[in-house]
Amino acid sequence: MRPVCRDNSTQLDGGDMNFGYLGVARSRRRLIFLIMLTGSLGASLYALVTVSMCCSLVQPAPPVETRHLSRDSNTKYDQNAVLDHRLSNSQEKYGNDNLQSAVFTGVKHRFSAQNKEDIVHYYHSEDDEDYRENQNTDPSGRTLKTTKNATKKLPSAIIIGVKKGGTRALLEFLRLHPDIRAPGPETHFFDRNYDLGLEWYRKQMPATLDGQITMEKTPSYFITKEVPKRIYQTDKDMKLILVVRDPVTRAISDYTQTASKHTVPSFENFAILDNRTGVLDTSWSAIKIGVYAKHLERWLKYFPLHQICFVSGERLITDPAKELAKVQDFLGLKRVISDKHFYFNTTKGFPCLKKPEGSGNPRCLGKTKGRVHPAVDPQVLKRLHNFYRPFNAKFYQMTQHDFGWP
Ligand SMILES: Nc1ncnc2c1ncn2[C@@H]1O[C@H](COP(=O)(O)OS(=O)(=O)O)[C@@H](OP(=O)(O)O)[C@H]1O
Repeated sequence: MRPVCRDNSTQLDGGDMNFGYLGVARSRRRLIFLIMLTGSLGASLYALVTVSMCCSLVQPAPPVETRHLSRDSNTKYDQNAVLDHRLSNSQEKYGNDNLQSAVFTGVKHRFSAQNKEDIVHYYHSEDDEDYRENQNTDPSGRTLKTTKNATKKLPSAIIIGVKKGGTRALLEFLRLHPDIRAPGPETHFFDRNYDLGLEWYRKQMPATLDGQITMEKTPSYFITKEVPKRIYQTDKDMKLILVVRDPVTRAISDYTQTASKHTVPSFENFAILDNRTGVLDTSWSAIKIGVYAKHLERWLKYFPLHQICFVSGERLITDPAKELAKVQDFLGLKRVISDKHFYFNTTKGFPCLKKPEGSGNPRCLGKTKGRVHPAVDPQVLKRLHNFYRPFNAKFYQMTQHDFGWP
């Protein structure tokens, strides 16, 4: 039986939502019903939009990034603590404009598009400290020795993105599994280092025993045009894992990272092309990366949907064990990583790894993960949400999964 990556709670009815190339048959009756439904929905929507525009009834979406956290009281992991912390954290973050001006004393002149890209592309992926601190131990505290029978192998699974989605957290959590081995650094083989050849790539991997899975993570793969074909040509059976997060929060996270290294103009300055009209600069890479449906289309030309496991970046925070169960199933592994490995660290505001029995320390990701985001003008947030909404809807259809972003 083919291993699956499935989360039934938010599964969409594929029959109604699929695109043609996903190849799901539709019955005629269903089609007629759909047309009628779409018609009446469309009419209601039109009426609503008209009324909203005339009477300014549409309120800006509250700038709280965690409105869609699930509260599943059955899990041992304390999601209420997550929710409470992140809501109060959001109030702190978004309720205090002084915080923004204190941290982001940005240059006031407009940057050209070219400069903006230079600034945002300055960094590769800056999560080095999370593996540097732990180079000689895996997350469960075991010392990493090269065993006699272990050999370096090419990966059979890759976390392909998305940048700032939670890729480091996922990899560090997966490394708890005794049957998973992964290099700490991002190899960037399929985008920047392809010319170095497969032997170079293999050498970047840790040695594994038979039956162990080699994997790596390089979040820029997801958006790099050449990568799907290159991976396909290397191994058409490669298992792909994609962590996605509300594209608006993702863009702010991306910006926050840049702003932590440089004095830059405000997020709004980058995001808005024309202050008078409020038109978004959709050519800004921080915005472009979040158009997941477009990037995914390229991958689906080479890989069937069932070969890609979609992980919710939000759920990875609110219920890490559940997302990890899904990925372990997808990789065909026994479910070893569970609730008992995590605790919610209220200071950091994120799940961290518990102290393993015997040795090791409790461990949170480093300070480059889980940064405080700047307050963003609610009008700009609203524009961004509106911009992404149709792309998100398309992404939900393509993946047959509703991620619940506003
Ligand atoms: N457990 C845990 N601890 C800390 N941070 C966590 C965790 N789970 C998910 N996240 C979110 O991961 C975001 C960083 O994403 P990535 O690791 O993909 O970033 S990178 O592209 O590799 O730089 C990071 O984004 P920011 O909050 O903007 O810093 C976090 O929101």
